[in-house]
Amino acid sequence: MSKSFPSESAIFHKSTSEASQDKAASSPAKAPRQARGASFVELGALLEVIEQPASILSLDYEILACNAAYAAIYAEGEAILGRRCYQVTHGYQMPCDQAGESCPLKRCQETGQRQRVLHLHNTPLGQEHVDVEMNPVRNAAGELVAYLEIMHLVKEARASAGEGQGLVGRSAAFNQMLALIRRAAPAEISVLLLGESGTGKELVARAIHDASPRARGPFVTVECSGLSESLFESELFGHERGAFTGAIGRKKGLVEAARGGTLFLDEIGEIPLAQQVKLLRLIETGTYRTVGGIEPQHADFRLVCATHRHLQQQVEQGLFRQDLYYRISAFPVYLPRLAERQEDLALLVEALLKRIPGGEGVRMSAAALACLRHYAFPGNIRELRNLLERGVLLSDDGLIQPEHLPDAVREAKSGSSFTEQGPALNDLAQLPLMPLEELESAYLNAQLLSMQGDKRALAAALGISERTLYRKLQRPKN
Ligand SMILES: Nc1ncnc2c1ncn2[C@@H]1O[C@H](COP(=O)(O)OP(=O)(O)OP(=O)(O)O)[C@@H](O)[C@H]1O
Repeated sequence: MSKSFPSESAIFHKSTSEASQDKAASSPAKAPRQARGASFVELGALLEVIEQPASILSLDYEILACNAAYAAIYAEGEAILGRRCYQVTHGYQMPCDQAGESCPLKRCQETGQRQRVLHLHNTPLGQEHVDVEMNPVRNAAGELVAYLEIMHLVKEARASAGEGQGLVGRSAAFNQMLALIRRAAPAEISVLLLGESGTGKELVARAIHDASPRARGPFVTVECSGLSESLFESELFGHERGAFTGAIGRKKGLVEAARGGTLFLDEIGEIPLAQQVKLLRLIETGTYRTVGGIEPQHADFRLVCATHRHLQQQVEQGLFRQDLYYRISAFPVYLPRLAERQEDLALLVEALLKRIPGGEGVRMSAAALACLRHYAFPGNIRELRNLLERGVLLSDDGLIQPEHLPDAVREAKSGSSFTEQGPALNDLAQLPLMPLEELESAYLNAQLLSMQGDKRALAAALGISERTLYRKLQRPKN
């Protein structure tokens, strides 16, 4: 299929019903053109004032008009007016809610309010995250007549293994987290990232910074677990010359370094109680004093904190100040463990291999991937990355095999039973007896829905080729 940019006539063609409307309105004497009587073709031109891809949808999901940015992403050289939005953006044959996804149009219809939903859309770059904004459009009588849909392309994360170093993921658990990040990033609110080691807290903190109005400012990480009591103040607030023995010059603190940007306090749960009060004062007053300094200094940063600890429990045990906890946890975001993101495993492997020196062009065999699926990954994505680095060095022919994986990972597979990881055998026994081909086809279609129709990812997860998957899916139903 051609990926060339569609011609204007292809984008802005008229549907038959509109053509007759246009005919009636074509004589200015008979039907003066007013905004209310404007054809959807003119609406298409009006949509050009919106920078993002935008379209007007009928109450019945039909694309009535769109701007060039929308066509550039979704048309792929074909006319799209008159088609249904779910066909164009997802390749579905049914509305998103019937395909197991939340449908912003449906929600907009039910609530009468603007809706925003994170979806995975087919784009020229493959499947990508899109923040869909659906606005109700009403006539003079207040009746809902259409929808204005605006697509905010998500830059904070990728749903396919492309270039770059950012967040990658597409599983439900990841998408939930991403939706929260998108909500929090543009505001100044303090975000608290809660997640085990290696779940990507630093990467998420950076994504929040990059999507915030402070993106042009600095992003400063403070590794709180590495700060001794004596270092805490001078590192954070800086010191004046002669403030203590060895302070031979003035030193800028990390708070000053973060001016106009984001201050990321990693492992905030490790800060001793005595230092917590100093941090609290900084956050509450927005001012601080350098060590040995007299004048209060104004701080200007957006705060993002992270911890792998259960901070509320630490508060109950008297190890963490309650007032500080409330200050930093205005917007908590939970980062899922890798084990909760099984669907992302194949995608992460592909993306991380591209980021590892020497990993470009290396692949993982289906058998090795099956081993990973049985492993719990206590070290989460960092452990996966380390394991891939090792695999790249051990494999000679560009294919990582089970023997290139650490023993613990290989043993997880041989030691586990189907009931541990998959559905319980008892549950399977509840299924009605049916021909094996039908069972296979029902299973594949259900998995395909849960993976938002991504056949490539499903084939990789099943360890079969895409062609084989197509064949199995296309098996005639009788
Ligand atoms: N969603 C993701 N997509 C791609 N890479 C990721 C993702 N999440 C984490 N990583 C990678 O995993 C590694 C660990 O991530 P990171 O350092 O952000 O985790 P962390 O939670 O801050 O760990 P710790 O608590 O131990 O400091 C990094 O190499 C990072 O690039």
